[in-house]
Amino acid sequence: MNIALLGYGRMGKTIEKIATERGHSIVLIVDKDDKDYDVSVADVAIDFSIPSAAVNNITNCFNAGVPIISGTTGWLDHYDHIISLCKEKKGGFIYASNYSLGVNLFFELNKKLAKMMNPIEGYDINMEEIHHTQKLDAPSGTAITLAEGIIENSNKDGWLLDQGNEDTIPIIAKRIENIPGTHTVTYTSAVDDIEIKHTAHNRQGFALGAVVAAEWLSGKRGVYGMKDVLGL
Ligand SMILES: NC(=O)C1=CN([C@@H]2O[C@H](COP(=O)(O)OP(=O)(O)OC[C@H]3O[C@@H](n4cnc5c(N)ncnc54)[C@H](OP(=O)(O)O)[C@@H]3O)[C@@H](O)[C@H]2O)C=CC1
Ligand SMILES: O=C(O)C1=N[C@H](C(=O)O)C[C@H](O)C1
Repeated sequence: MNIALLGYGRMGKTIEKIATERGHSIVLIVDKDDKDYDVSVADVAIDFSIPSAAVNNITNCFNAGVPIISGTTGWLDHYDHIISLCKEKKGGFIYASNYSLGVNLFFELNKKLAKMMNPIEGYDINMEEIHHTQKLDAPSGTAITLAEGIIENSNKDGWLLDQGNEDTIPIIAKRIENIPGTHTVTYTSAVDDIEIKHTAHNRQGFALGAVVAAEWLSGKRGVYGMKDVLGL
């Protein structure tokens, strides 16, 4: 498979290594100053760039008829527009806030736990995400997906960064050097805590998941998620 990498930072470089090990070719690398690129040379594109570049990169792929795996976080205010555009252009698209298998299992566990906890009185919920100091967005995309999973399965109706109230989930975002990504959901009562936690040890799980998603999406049209890729 011929792959275009949109974004060649920490994730782009890790994906390059894993994709090459799996027998794929990187035919295009687009970084900060590459504006007029031709993505049609690729079978599939993988975008791990920056929040302000993601929408333009995704749009370029739809216009070129190249399916795209979107890993960049922090651009979701434009998500509905991108989904409409994908349908209009008959594109192929996957966005996941986190491509690692472990986190996608964690997403399912989080939803089940939220459903079980919802009728039980006396517990407050809170969430913490910790990432490296270079991260541009807060809260993390993964924390937002976790919050959405809880909202779907409880009477909470939103989330707030670094604060909360009875109706919302507080997400505390911490930035500590060299942390690839740690997410914790805690239910606290006067007598105990129930806590689920995912700790990424490095970026390889994210990168492998993105390459597996690209293999899966290549040649397809439509909007999918990691649940489709992993059969969860
Ligand atoms: N979904 C998932 O599983 C994961 C998602 N992420 C997300 O992926 C994104 C990238 O993370 P990471 O690799 O750590 O970040 P990096 O900052 O290391 O890499 C981003 C790269 O994109 C480049 N860039 C800037 N503008 C453009 C542009 N217009 N087109 C293409 N590339 C551009 C940057 O260049 P320069 O530095 O010169 O500005 C940089 O090289 C983040 O949004 C992060 O949250 C990260 C890990 C997992
Ligand atoms: O910026 C990162 O590094 C990460 N970003 C994603 C997010 O915002 O959830 C995924 C992972 O946690 C690493």
